[in-house]
Amino acid sequence: MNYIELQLHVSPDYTDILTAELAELGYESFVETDEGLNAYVTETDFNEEAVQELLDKYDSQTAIAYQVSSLEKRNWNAEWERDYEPIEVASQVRVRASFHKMDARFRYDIVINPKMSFGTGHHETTAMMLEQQLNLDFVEKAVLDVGSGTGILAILAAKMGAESVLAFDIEEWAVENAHENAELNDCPQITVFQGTISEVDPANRYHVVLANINRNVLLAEIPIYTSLLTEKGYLVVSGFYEHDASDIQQKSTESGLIFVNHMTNREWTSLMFQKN
Ligand SMILES: C[S@@+](CC[C@H](N)C(=O)[O-])C[C@H]1O[C@@H](n2cnc3c(N)ncnc32)[C@H](O)[C@@H]1O
Repeated sequence: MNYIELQLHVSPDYTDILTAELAELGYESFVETDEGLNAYVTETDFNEEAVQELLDKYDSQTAIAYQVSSLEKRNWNAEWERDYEPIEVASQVRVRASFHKMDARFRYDIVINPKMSFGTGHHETTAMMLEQQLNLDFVEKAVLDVGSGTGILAILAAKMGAESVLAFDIEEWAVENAHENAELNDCPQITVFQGTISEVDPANRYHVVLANINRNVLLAEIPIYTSLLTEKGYLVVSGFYEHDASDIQQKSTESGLIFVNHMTNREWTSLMFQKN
């Protein structure tokens, strides 16, 4: 499948908000550049009018110029090798690519070759999810990873002792990448499929559900995640802004969950709940 590269020339103050807005329009990966932001979307999901509308929204606040180019299939590994630095979470987790050397000071070494999937730990939401996971007990637990991207959250759960992790994503390339990453990290307990929550057997029960997606999907699906949790099971969510946290919290409480923890990083938020 061919991709479109959208190059935005914009102040660094606006790259986060534009990343979130473009993710809502189906853009799959983002690279911050000296000029601003490059965003990538499949040709089928590209809609120049939607881009124009989005940029018009910010026009009165900042100057934004853009350029669109069509990319033939390219070597995403080479792209990432140029841009990808390892990241560290709470002095316990280090996420690196296979071309970085391992650092034995970290308890959990995660190797992610991201290609086109979201989830290298570089995004605040992923880093917060990983940090929330460090506060949970995964030993012999069953885990569900909704919107698994690279599979990074599933991999940490597996490395922390989970017995089984079911991960899924709507995007084929994400599923392929999560498969590869699960193998690369020697995590045979991870199963990945392409699809949505509706394909998860409602009779299944999970001790932990991880969902780093977005506000709208979470609001629609939190009742389903809750029904899939074991008694005292945990739901950890992210992918939304601080100003949406109250809506997410209200939906979770209505579904029978108890609030446990709140984390914020820049304007992004992650919440943890426990089933009653
Ligand atoms: C913000 S990324 C998170 C990826 C990874 N879990 C992480 O924490 O870095 C959200 C992922 O959810 C997927 N996604 C979006 N809507 C979805 C849905 N309704 N069901 C399953 N996956 C979805 C996207 O394709 C994307 O890979």
